[in-house]
Amino acid sequence: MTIADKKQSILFSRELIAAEVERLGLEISRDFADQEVMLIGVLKGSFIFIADLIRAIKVPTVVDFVRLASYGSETSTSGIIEFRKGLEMPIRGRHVVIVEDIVDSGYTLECLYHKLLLQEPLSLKICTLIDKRGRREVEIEADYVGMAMEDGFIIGYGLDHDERYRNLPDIYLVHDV
Ligand SMILES: O=P(O)(O)OC[C@H]1O[C@H](OP(=O)(O)OP(=O)(O)O)[C@H](O)[C@@H]1O
Ligand code: HPA
Ligand SMILES: [Mg+2]
Repeated sequence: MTIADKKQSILFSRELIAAEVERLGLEISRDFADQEVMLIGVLKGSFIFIADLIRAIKVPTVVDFVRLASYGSETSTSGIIEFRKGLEMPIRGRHVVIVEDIVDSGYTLECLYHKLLLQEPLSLKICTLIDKRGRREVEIEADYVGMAMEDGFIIGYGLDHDERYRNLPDIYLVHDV
């Protein structure tokens, strides 16, 4: 049996996702009124979310990406964060918002947050579509959160299992992986 056979229940529908992304865009636009924001997308998982989020933001926005990986084909973190691609733009003196698809153990964000702080942004916030609260292993909180969940592995809307299922328009809870 593959993970596709276990793709049983929609946890977050495309309609709910769209509504939450719109809300997050408005919150960010309100907090940074009359200022320019720099979004930093954490690849690969955030690529669909950030594409929708950036269009829901009404203030001037620039975007850059980093690529971090720690899950591989597993459903829990390896605890080893691989930096595979760095920023192309300087962040010093900018209002920066890190954009994640999910905060799970928190290791990825903790690692990235402190690395970016050293580069002296004017402000540094975190926006995540999903906050998997029950699995946190380090203390890190997002400033902007779409949906919260406790536990379980999810796929779709950018979230993968072993690189597959990122293209699903809804987010599914995968049972018994
Ligand atoms: O809070 P954590 O336990 O660190 O988990 C969250 C991170 O894990 C996933 O990335 P992954 O390593 O799967 O790479 P991907 O984005 O390319 O899928 C996800 O996209 C987050 O970046
Ligand atoms: O539940 C998840 N699904 C996909 N990728 C992830 N990375 C951390 N948690 C998850
Ligand atoms: Mg992944």
